[in-house]
Amino acid sequence: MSTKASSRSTHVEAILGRDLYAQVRNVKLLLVGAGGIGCELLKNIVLTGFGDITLLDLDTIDLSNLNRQFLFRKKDVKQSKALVAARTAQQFNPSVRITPIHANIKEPQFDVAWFRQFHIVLNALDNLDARRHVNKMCLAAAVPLVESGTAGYLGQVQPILKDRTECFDCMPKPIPKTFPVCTIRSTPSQPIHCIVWAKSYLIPQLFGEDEDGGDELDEAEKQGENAEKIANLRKEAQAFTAVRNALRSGSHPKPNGSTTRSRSKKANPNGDAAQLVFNKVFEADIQNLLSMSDMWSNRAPPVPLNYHEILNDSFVLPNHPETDAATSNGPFVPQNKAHTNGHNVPNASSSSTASGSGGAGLKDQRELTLRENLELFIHSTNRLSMRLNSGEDTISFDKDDDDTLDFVTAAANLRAAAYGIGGKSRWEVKEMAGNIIPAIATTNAVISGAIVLQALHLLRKNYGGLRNIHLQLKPEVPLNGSSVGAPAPECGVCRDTYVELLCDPSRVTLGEAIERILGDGDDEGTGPRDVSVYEDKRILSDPDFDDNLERTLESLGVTRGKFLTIVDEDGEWGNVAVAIGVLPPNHPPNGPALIPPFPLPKPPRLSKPTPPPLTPNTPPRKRTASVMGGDDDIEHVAPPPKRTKTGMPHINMASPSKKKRLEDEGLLIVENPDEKVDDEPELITIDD
Ligand SMILES: Nc1ncnc2c1ncn2[C@@H]1O[C@H](COP(=O)(O)OP(=O)(O)OP(=O)(O)O)[C@@H](O)[C@H]1O
Ligand SMILES: [Zn+2]
Repeated sequence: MSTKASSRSTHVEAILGRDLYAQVRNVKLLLVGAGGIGCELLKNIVLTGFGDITLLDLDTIDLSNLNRQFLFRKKDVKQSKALVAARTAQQFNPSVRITPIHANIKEPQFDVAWFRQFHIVLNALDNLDARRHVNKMCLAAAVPLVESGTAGYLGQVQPILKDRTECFDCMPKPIPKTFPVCTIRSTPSQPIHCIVWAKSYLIPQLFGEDEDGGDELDEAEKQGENAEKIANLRKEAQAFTAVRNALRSGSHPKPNGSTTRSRSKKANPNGDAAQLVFNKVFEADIQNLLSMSDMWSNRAPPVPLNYHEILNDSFVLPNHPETDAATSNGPFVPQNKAHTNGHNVPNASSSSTASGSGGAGLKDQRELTLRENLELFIHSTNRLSMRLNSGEDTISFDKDDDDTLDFVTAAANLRAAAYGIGGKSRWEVKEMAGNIIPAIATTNAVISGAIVLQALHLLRKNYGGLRNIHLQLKPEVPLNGSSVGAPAPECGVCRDTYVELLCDPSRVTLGEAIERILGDGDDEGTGPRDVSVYEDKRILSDPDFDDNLERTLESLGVTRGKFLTIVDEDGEWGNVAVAIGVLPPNHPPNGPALIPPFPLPKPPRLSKPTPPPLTPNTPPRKRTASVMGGDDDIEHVAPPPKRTKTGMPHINMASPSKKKRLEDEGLLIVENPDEKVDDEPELITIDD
């Protein structure tokens, strides 16, 4: 060993002790994620001397990562995170082996057999879906996992060991905070409502996939839904189709109905298409809402905006008398600002550009006037229109896409003005629409240190030393370690009995697979019995539904890396989770199409046969504050009820496909503005 290498290891060996250090040198470790926590953690494990590290990340480096992901430099932007992180960290300790993989951990080649090669897995992810996936793979492969997450100043580390500790899914994660759709659609009362409207409703309507919902409406009409409501929805859909077409064709109908053809492929610089959109959503739609007078008996009515009057500074917001300069050039935001600041920014826009370069402070952090917002709306609509005309099929919101961010900023602020709500700067809109909680390098550093300590406990099998670590905003106990809980008896993930089925899914039927896994003996828990079979949340068969039993696994989408879950129909035996793997390389081509698990799975007898066990992936209890969800948390959804045909959509303010999309965005669908929601709807997660 060279002097340099020995001096590098002297201290760590002294700290860990010779035996543990030797063990660490021989460990094969998987690190999933090379972002904020991942970079910090990779540095730690390389310097601790972990001998063989596989680092996996699907992403490339973004400029915005550089402030905290210190293994990356500006020249690395757009390159693979895993590759660059491995290359940089390798220099810290050439004696460790780092294998970078640029891929999604959910890809089929990373099956249970692949996971089994590792002694320990460390998660440094940012989303619930990938975390749940790795949790399940580690349980199936019986590999210990250290899970972690940070959000601002908060952080969490959870060691997970099958049959000893609770798993990531033993407690469900908090559901993202939601708003009733009616609030978003017609009665916004806070800036965030307008931002969500612009981001999740207007952008998809104008720039997303065409979903005119015509078929759904026809069907609903046949089913006898309220004809007037349907006629209104149809009218609305047609109006949107007209503006969508204008944005796409480069041919922009004039508001009076005649059509102009733009000379080049460029969107019309006069903003005809932008004006059409504006007139629809900020004038006609609002006028339409005003005509429903009963909506406004208890709340202040909105004010339709006028395009030309705003542009020529003659527009007055009549419902905001407290700002006498409530014209287009006064701050359109009377509400909170008028009370807190008490002063206007006179004519801030008179010489400024649409991007708001005038005024005090950083340009992104300044609130725009009403006219500036309209100018920004026109410019950004034109830019987006131009992109559609140059071949982009659809455009969706991305906080790092300036065109969509400008559009959301302007549209949200215009809507806020119409409803007498305070506006937001582009900076604030980015934070709120991007659902950004600032990432703090120090939090990642503290959490990464704690991950290594938990990993060392797991390696030494010092299970008494395992702790769930919380970094919290309590000055007296900033870092708290609590004892780890036992697996939740009713957990739909870690209480399953895991086995592996090596097979060629194109040659094995579902029926054959189930038969071979249950076996024909009559041992406790084995043998033929009534079962339902799921793949994730899809039900594939049950005792009354055997249509799929003759189909191949491949035709059912049950392939490498996926799981079948076998649920005892009488609730007498625990679930069996079957990981699908490939046949070994030396398997003869004409050999059997499957190798059943050996020994056959023997799920535990359940103490109480009723109620039946939870269906797969349906964890039972509520987790309190957790930072491990990430920004795309999803609600746990139980498998669909057995073979019930999806009923006809109940016509609400949104068509079913839109409803689904809005629900995916974390919005709660309620029937009408006055409907009470059980859980008082709250804001989406914003750190402010
Ligand atoms: N399914 C997945 N497979 C592989 N890597 C994943 C998967 N899901 C997320 N990741 C990676 O996990 C890392 C999480 O890091 P982090 O939370 O710092 O996010 P980020 O994308 O780097 O930063 P930000 O979201 O703040 O811009 C990211 O690098 C991301 O690419
Ligand atoms: Zn569990």
